[in-house]
Amino acid sequence: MTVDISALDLEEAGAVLAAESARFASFGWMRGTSGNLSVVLSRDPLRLAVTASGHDKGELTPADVVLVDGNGAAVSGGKPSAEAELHARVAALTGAGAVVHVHTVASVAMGRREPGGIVFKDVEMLKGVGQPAHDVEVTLPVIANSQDMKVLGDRLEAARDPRMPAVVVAGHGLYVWGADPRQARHHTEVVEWLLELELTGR
Ligand SMILES: CSC[C@@H](O)[C@@H](O)C(=O)COP(=O)(O)O
Ligand SMILES: [Zn+2]
Repeated sequence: MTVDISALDLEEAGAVLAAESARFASFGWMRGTSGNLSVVLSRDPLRLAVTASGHDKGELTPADVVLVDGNGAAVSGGKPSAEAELHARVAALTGAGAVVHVHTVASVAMGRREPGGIVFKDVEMLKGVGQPAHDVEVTLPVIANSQDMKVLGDRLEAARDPRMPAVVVAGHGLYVWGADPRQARHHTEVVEWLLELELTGR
């Protein structure tokens, strides 16, 4: 189902994020309380619904969501994800309508093997991120981790490749974005598939 995100109120956004989150958690990509999700509710001013901090992301309810501004600061209620500022930065930078952050084993393992970036080529699945399946090299950037979201945002801005709607954060996980939660999920599944292929194929 395609969701018209421009029409979502905060609770509806919470329901969408809870459903997306349950799916990622079922894949084992949000173990413990790891990972976070957001959806853009307005552009001017920038407002996002972001998952609340510290929850089991497989058990979110529509209320476990916080409205944040362009700096990731709470506009109403609750404690937003510790990474809300980075979500807002990605949304502002890329024009994405939804951002996904998951802690996958493959992203951390491949970030260790290829700290300069992970190159994909000649794989049909590249079409899932809008790239040609053949002959073109597409790099998934790897950036160093930080607990400072401004620092992480600067690194993401410097490293990102417009052809790849994702970055690996070394020793941490994966950030992926898309026009809406559904496309962000598809991009996440495709990028994770590519990472798992590289990991198992060597
Ligand atoms: C296992 S805790 C991981 C956190 O430090 C963080 O990286 C994370 O992904 C979840 O933080 P949260 O504040 O719940 O959105
Ligand atoms: Zn994280």
